[in-house]
Amino acid sequence: MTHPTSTEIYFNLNNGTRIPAIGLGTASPKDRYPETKEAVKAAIRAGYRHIDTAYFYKTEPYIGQALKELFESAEIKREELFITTKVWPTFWNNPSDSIDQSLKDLGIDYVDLVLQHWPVCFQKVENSQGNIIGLPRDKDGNALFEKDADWLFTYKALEKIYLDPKDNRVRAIGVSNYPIEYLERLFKECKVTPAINQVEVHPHLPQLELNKFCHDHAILLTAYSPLGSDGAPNLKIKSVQDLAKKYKVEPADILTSYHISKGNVVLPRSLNPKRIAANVSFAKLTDDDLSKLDQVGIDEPNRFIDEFFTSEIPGFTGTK
Ligand SMILES: NC(=O)C1=CN([C@@H]2O[C@H](COP(=O)(O)OP(=O)(O)OC[C@H]3O[C@@H](n4cnc5c(N)ncnc54)[C@H](O)[C@@H]3O)[C@@H](O)[C@H]2O)C=CC1
Ligand SMILES: O=C1O[C@H](CO)[C@@H](O)[C@@H]1O
Repeated sequence: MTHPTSTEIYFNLNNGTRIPAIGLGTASPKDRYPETKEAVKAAIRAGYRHIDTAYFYKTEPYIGQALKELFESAEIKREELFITTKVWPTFWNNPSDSIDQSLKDLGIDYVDLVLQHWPVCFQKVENSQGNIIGLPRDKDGNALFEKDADWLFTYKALEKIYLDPKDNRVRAIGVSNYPIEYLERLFKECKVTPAINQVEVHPHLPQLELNKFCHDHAILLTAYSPLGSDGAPNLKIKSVQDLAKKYKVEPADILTSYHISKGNVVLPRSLNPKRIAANVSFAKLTDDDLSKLDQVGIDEPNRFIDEFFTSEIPGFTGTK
């Protein structure tokens, strides 16, 4: 059974730009940040043209080193790549500074997409070295939110940057971890429809209502943690394994094809060059295949990423 690779599939964003269906996730474990450089090079060489990163991951300097080498050796041109970064809630009221830091670390002068990473606002607290603490907590370990701050302020600020004809730093803007309720408020108060809503989606969390809402409003979903995050627990799902046998691909390819077959973007993470290269077989799943995978989450819902600061966001509990 022949399959195109998922690296050959692109989708159209609502602003007329195109996004590669599969991107490399770069939220590397903190003790392995430097390995992200070779992972990005392996991904580009395996045909990936989309890198998903964020100020918060602290891997952007290593991605920047990889890009510098690939550009200098003419293995790839900047315009052939789609690079996404995200603004962390410590920069809720000045995303411009976050974008500048990411561009500096990545060594590029624009990003194809910038997302508001989480719809929350953190206080800006520095550690003894004068660095901003990414996850500020009070003495009881609770998240230090900025009192009376508005989570939509960040998106409104991104909108200003995007609409400014003199500012060429971002080609598209979007959100992440927005539930339907938050998108509904955004539509009432903002002019630019987000190009993307990046959220956790996989068979244990099919997000069917959010997926329909987003597609009905010309927003593409980007699926994060498609494999179930650390340790890839979703590989063990029986219907994933059955479909892998049916289509003669790996279970990881079923987990990525699940999204691409729905017209959504997907971001598998790996630091292993062999796995990175292997994660790109595509199987066009039928509606019946997709329903079987959706049923896993209807029967056994499980959200793997539910940080201590998320309990105020509808759909999250802040317990994982
Ligand atoms: N916007 C947001 O709030 C979030 C965005 N993300 C983005 O999504 C990306 C992917 O999500 P993650 O949670 O990082 O993890 P993931 O769901 O991609 O799983 C990564 C795990 O799968 C393993 N793996 C990868 N390929 C494999 C294979 N072929 N066989 C066996 N194991 C394999 C990796 O070693 C790693 O342990 C992130 O790196 C990041 O870029 C992730 C979490 C939150
Ligand atoms: O993007 C992100 O990745 C981590 C978990 O991997 C999460 O806190 C953040 O949203």
